[in-house]
Amino acid sequence: MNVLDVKKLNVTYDQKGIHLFKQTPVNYAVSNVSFSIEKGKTYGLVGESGSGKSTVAHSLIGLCPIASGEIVFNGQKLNRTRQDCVEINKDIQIIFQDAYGSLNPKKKVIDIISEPIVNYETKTFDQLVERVSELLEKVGMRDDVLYRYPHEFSGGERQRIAIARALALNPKLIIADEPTSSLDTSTQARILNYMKMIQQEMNISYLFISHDLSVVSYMADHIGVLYDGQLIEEQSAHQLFKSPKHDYTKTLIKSIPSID
Ligand SMILES: Nc1ncnc2c1ncn2[C@@H]1O[C@H](COP(=O)(O)OP(=O)(O)OP(=O)(O)O)[C@@H](O)[C@H]1O
Repeated sequence: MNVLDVKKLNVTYDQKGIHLFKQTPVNYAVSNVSFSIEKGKTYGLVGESGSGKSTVAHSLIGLCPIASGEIVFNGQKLNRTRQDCVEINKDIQIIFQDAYGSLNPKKKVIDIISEPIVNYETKTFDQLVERVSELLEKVGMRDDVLYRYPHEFSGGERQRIAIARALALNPKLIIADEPTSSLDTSTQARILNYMKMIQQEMNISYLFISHDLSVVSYMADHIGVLYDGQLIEEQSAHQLFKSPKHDYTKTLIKSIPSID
């Protein structure tokens, strides 16, 4: 069963950077992109800077309008109405590269992580503390950080807080847009391992986006290669390395030091 089906997605911008709705496209940021993500699996989207990765991510959560195409979430076509957005905001969460930018610097960890819970559920303060502590535990953090502010943490710890917040509403799909790109290698590995453990425990699906094929291949069951707004190749992670079809994919594979 697929948690997400993206069908012939087109996103365009005009010369001023305004999204176009069903008008003559001036500039395709994403062109005819189709892919699916199975429940509990990871789909990796890899591509160089400007290939359209973030545009795909943003269009899925309603941050950027689509010119044409279909997004089907859990078997239901998203019509992108206000009601749709309320529903998908609960089930689809996003983690950005810049955790510092996505965490409110004026709020304590407990308020940051409990914010989505408070928006959807009625809980006492004690219940919130318990829930937030549980979420922190999933990313290897203790409840002694509850009353600290984002600037008091390292980049890796901030990203773990962002992941804990993304998990708060038991989402079905997490979009991770370059989640470890600004972190050093060992911190990156730690975060990726937490994400894998969380996936096993909660049966969450991931759309894992990165310019780095080695990171994507570590995480993903299936990989799509995005080039100049088009999905030029898509295969299981194993098969992609065994028999890449496109020259660009071959170049990406060759650029990974340990493989070749
Ligand atoms: N607001 C905008 N206005 C105009 N063009 C845009 C806008 N946002 C993105 N684009 C263009 O759309 C294309 C895809 O950009 P996008 O940010 O999705 O790529 P990306 O693969 O995520 O790149 P990066 O890894 O550098 O973030 C690029 O050509 C970019 O210049």
